[in-house]
Amino acid sequence: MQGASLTLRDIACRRGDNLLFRGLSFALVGGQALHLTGANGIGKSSLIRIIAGLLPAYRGSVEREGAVALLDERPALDPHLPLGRALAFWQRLDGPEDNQAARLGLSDLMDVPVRYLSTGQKKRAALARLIGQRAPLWLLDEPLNGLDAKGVALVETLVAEHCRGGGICVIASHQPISLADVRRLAIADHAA
Ligand SMILES: Nc1ncnc2c1ncn2[C@@H]1O[C@H](COP(=O)(O)OP(=O)(O)OP(=O)(O)O)[C@@H](O)[C@H]1O
Repeated sequence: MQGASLTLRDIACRRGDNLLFRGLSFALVGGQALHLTGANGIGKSSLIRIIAGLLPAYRGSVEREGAVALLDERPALDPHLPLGRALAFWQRLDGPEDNQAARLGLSDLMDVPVRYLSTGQKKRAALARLIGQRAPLWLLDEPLNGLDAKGVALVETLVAEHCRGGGICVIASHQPISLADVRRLAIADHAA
């Protein structure tokens, strides 16, 4: 994960007719995590999508070094396949990296169709895919939604481990997340 970096300069975001925020800049290098905070509708998901390259910024630039893995509310897992086969599809593309399914509490769910998984189980499955990608830059949009207390603690541990390994993590969440040395950015401070 050497050389991972993420730099945003003077980003403005417009959705429809509304300018949501402007003048937003930050720089992260390997080992750092940033928590994007703010109320519903402030623009956290929009910023994550701008960083991922899925939404053009209205103004400003995003520079990324290193591959990106995005976790949001849409797990990219075929709802009709049993979980094991849905994850195997990605392992064929991402490589046979250990996706830590057992640690994520997924071992007994491998024969269950993805569409039957509970909200928290789907989130855990999406985390397995994220880990399997081995991308240095993690973009996590509301990663704690639907998780129980153990699941929340596990995400905190996974993020800490990812950063210790030289990765970068940007977390959009209106929930508190307990991480040592996490930087915080309140999008409201940049509201247009
Ligand atoms: N395609 C779109 N066209 C117009 N407006 C949009 C579009 N997508 C999102 N918005 C608006 O942009 C604003 C920011 O949405 P966004 O999802 O980024 O907020 P958020 O901070 O992630 O909210 P939440 O905490 O509820 O997930 C909202 O007012 C939303 O209605």
